[in-house]
Amino acid sequence: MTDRQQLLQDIKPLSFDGVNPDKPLVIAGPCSAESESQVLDTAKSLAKNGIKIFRAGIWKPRTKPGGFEGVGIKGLLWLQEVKKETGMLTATEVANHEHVIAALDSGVDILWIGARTSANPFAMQEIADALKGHNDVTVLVKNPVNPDIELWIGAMLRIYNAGVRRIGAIHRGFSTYGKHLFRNEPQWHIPIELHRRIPNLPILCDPSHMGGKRELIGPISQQALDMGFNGLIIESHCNPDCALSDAKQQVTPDSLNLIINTLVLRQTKQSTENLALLRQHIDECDNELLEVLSRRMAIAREIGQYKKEHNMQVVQAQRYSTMMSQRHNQAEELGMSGDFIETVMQAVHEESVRQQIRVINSNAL
Ligand SMILES: O=C(O)C(=O)C[C@]1(C(=O)O)C=C[C@@H](O)C=C1
Repeated sequence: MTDRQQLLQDIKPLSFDGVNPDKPLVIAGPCSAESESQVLDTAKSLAKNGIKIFRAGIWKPRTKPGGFEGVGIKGLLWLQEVKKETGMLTATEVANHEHVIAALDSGVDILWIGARTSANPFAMQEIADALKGHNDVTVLVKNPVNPDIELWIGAMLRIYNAGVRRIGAIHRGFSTYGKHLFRNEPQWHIPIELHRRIPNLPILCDPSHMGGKRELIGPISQQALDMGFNGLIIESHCNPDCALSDAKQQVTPDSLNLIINTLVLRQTKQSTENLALLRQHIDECDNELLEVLSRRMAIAREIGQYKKEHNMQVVQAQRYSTMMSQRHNQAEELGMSGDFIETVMQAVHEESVRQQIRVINSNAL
């Protein structure tokens, strides 16, 4: 039997007592548990707005040392308090054997595994071994930082092989080098492929980490729902601007409520859904276009610097004219109008010249 078939067989849906199975699952709470009052204030406001599952990071894997690395084990007592006072289910991130045991011992309902951990088969196996005999726990596995679907499936398979059947995937996007619109590139084709291979695997989207900024939470969540994701895990903090981690991507419980209430839930899986998928592909193409353009402008600025140092003119008529006729012909070969591409390239050239002039007029060497 292949790995895929095994995973296909008997993964259970993410159903929880008191949580409406007909609506997308929403898990919300702060990036990090910071203090008992921050945890409880946030949880109570979320519960008041109808959120049933509370998340909070206790152990925080940070990119560099020196950042806030979580409150550790004492945060688990605060999660117990959340359960007692609000009746919410609780979820936290685990990254090793010790975390799993401590979280399970203190009654955490859902464990999630972060992107850096799911990229590491040794860590995944350690977690899977710690989960043996705890078949009723729910485990959500974020995609690995790198866009490798086999690694993602492999991580879930280790959990499955430990006997856990309540497994879900979380799509949080993929790390990239440089500055981009998204903190983590969505690369939606990867969760789409995951769904194609394992149709009964619940997949949630994490718009907070994908977007990296509050404004993107709503649009990304809507896209995810339009694409048939089963739920969302969203960071919410009672005082986001003062958050000790990921402040820019957290929203207050009331803002979250507003976002959730404006999300449109699709009723049918018919032709409009197909359109949503195609629009998604258009969005992906546009994102790529923007990134390519931004790279082109960075090269133009380097040329600008060279021209400054060698006292050259910015506009090079000969090069411009050759480039335009080349692009015209290339466009025709690719089935587009040459005139259309000339219009586009005129605008691109204009911006390139503008950026070079800015470099030339700047005081930096
Ligand atoms: O090739 C150069 O010299 C550039 O500065 C690049 C570039 C371009 O954007 O393509 C910009 C200005 C010139 O008029 C010609 C071309």
